[in-house]
Amino acid sequence: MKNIINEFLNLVKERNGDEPEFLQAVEEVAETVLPYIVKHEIYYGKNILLRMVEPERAITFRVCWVDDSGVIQVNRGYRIQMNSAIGPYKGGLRFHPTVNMSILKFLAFEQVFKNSLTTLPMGGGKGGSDFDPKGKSDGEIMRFCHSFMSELFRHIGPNTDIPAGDIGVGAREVGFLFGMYKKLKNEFTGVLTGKGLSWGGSLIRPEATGYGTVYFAQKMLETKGEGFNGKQVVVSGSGNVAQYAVEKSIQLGANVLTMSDSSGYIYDSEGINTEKLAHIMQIKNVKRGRISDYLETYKNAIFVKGKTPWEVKCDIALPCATQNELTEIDAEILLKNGCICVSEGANMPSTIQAVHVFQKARILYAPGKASNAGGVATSGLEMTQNSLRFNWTREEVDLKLKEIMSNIHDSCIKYGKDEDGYVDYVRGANIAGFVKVADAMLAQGIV
Ligand SMILES: NC(=O)C1=CN([C@@H]2O[C@H](COP(=O)(O)OP(=O)(O)OC[C@H]3O[C@@H](n4cnc5c(N)ncnc54)[C@H](O)[C@@H]3O)[C@@H](O)[C@H]2O)C=CC1
Ligand SMILES: O=C(O)CCC(=O)C(=O)O
Repeated sequence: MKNIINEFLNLVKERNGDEPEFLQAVEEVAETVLPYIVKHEIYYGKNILLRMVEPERAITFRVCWVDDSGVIQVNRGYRIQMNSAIGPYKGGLRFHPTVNMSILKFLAFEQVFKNSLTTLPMGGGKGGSDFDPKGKSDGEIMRFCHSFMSELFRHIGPNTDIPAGDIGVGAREVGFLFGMYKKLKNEFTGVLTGKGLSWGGSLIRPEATGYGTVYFAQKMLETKGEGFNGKQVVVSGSGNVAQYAVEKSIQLGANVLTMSDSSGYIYDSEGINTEKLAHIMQIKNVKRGRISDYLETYKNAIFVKGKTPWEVKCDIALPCATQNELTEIDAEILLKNGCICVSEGANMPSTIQAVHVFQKARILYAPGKASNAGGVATSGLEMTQNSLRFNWTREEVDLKLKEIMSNIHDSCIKYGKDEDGYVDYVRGANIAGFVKVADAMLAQGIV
């Protein structure tokens, strides 16, 4: 089996050698899906995974805009339309200076499996730009978003490709993008998700990724007769996903000790409560400041510069910032400190070596494509509401989100349970996600 996996990975490396994040995402899937393909005749010998690692379409384009001092800036825009076997391309847009083909292809590839797991009819895509929103005025953000959409609009549509937010793209950016799309197409459609409530957005979409990550962790903990109440929780990030993962953890009675950004982490030994979280939301969403600003108000807390929070003793870890933020050494420290559950809010936050450490120790570990799927699932619910020209209540959407997370958990168990009862959520998520897409691809022929 090792030979088959290596042969496949070498082939993918030959074609995508300078794309480390993409190769990492493919390796993690190949390790679990290829053994399944080999055992199932309907998939074997059809190069099905090789077809899935090749984007159906990858678009790059120039984005020119004028900054506040009148200087013309040039950025690069992307949209990777990875797989449309089970529905139109769906996935977020990332605005961050590190954005490149490798990062967007890894995200688009993960998105294919994740969207399949939600059980909703959505293919996978991802896009973005190397534009850095940090320190930009609202006017600059608007001009950039308008310029970005002035090209992207011809490649997307409510039945073709439906972008949404990701790092650096929240409600403000989705608003500017939607405004330009509507002007160019003269159509009011659900072409983007994460929209504002008064113009087609869904209740609970802002909360959905963070809440879903916690709902998934709850399902995992239940299998051991455990829950969030009274547990020590360590969270990384302080953006959209982190904020609502913290909110839900607090609601369930946990004690949240940390949050972070790219400059370091804050540790509040007394716990981040609802009032403190509201303050962090103000710092991050309104003032667009640094996480260390927390210490100006909460002087008991400490700020650890340039480090990630995995050294803090906890029961549950929720990585909610970015890819590869949790290394093999971090994983070992978490285990040594007694951590029993890791539920990923971010996409691929654990290195492949860290994942192997968690699997070897047989703790409850959920890969992002399963545990953070609540965000895109609720985007799917937003699309449904747009099509119905109807809005569900907060309670209705939250209930559907919970059901979807529970179904994803069931799918992971179906395909990931070992004979001794241990659930390998990586194997479960990869195979469950693969089967639905592969079946659709086989039914549609070689296209
Ligand atoms: N927004 C969504 O609905 C979904 C987001 N995700 C993933 O969740 C993660 C966070 O995304 P959002 O919260 O939406 O973005 P955001 O832009 O709201 O927040 C990003 C967070 O990551 C931190 N961050 C960025 N680069 C970092 C670095 N190098 N080191 C440490 N922290 C860093 C930022 O300080 C911030 O706290 C990403 O991996 C994203 O792909 C996954 C599923 C859905
Ligand atoms: O809601 C969406 O379509 C995008 C969510 C996303 O980008 C993700 O799941 O990583």
